[in-house]
Amino acid sequence: MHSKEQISHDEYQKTSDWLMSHTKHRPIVAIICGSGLGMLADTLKCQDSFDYSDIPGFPQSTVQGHAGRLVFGELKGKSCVCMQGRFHMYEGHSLLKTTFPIRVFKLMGVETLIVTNAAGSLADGLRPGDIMIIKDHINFPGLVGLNPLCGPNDEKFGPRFPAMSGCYDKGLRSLVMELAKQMGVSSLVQEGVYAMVGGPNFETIAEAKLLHRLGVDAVGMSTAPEVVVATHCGLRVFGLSLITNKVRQQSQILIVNNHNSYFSALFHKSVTNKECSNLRNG
Ligand SMILES: O=P(O)(O)O[C@@H]1C[C@H](O)[C@@H](CO)O1
Ligand SMILES: Nc1nc2[nH]cnc2c(=O)[nH]1
Repeated sequence: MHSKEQISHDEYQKTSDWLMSHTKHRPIVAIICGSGLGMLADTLKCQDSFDYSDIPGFPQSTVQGHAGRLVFGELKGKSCVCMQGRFHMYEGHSLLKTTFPIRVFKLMGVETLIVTNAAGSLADGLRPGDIMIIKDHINFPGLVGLNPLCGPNDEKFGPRFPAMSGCYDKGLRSLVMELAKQMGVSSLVQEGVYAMVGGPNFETIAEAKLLHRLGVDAVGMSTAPEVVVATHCGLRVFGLSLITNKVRQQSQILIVNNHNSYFSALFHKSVTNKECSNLRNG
C-alpha cells in the first residue's frame, strides 16, 4: 500500500485545466471502457483525443487491449469523455493513481460516470457474452484497507466517511433494463453483484467456490476503487460487466492465449447476439 502518497487538489486541477484548454467539449458524462470495450469511444462524434502520455499528471496504461487514450466527443447530442483504457492495481499503480481521472472529471464538470469491465461469471444464469448491470459491489481490496480514500481526506471532494450503499444509481439501472427490453436483448442482460479482487492471477477453484458462496455474480480486477472515489465526490454512477468467461469451480483446464481478441469477440457476440459457441466454456 502507498499510504504516504498524496495528490493535492492543485494537481487534479492542473490536469483538468489543461484538458479544458485543449478541447471545446464540456463533458457531463464520463465512460471508462474496460478490456475489449475501447471501441465504445469510436462512436463519439466530433472527437478530440489525447494520448495519456501527453496529458500532464495522467498515469500510463500498460495492459493489452487498453489503448491509453482519452476521447472527448458527442453521444446522442450529449458531451462525453471516454477513457480508452483504465489503470489497475495489479499494474503496480497506487489506488490514488488508478482513480486519478475520476477527480479530474469531477473538476471538469462531469456529473455521471459509466464504468465498464470484463468479468468472470459465478452465477448460473450469466454466460459468456452476457451483460451484467452492476447493482452492488464487494471491494475485497477495500475491505482490508486498500482504498483510494485512505490518507488525509480532501473535504473539497467529499466527506471523510462516505456512504456506499446505493452507489450504483437505481434510476439508471432501471432505465437500462427498460432499454434492453425495448431493444429485444433483455435475455442477455441482468443485474448482479460484482466483486473486485486484486489480480493479476485468476481464481483458484477454492477461491471461486468462496466467491460463489458469498453471493458474487461476477468477478474482475477493477472498477470498485473508481466507483468509491466517484461516489465520494458526488458523481452518479452506472456500471456494467461484460461476461467473458465462467469462473471454474471444479477442476478443468481453460487456455486463453489471446486476451484481447477473446474479449473483443465476446463483445461482438454480446452486441450482435450471434452464437459464438467456441468461446463458451460454461
Ligand atoms: O479493465 P478490466 O477490468 O475490464 O480488465 C479486465 C478484467 C481484469 O481486470 C483483467 C483480466 O481479465 O482484464
Ligand atoms: N478475477 C477475474 N477477473 C476476470 N476478468 C475477466 N475474467 C475474469 C475472471 O475469471 N476472474
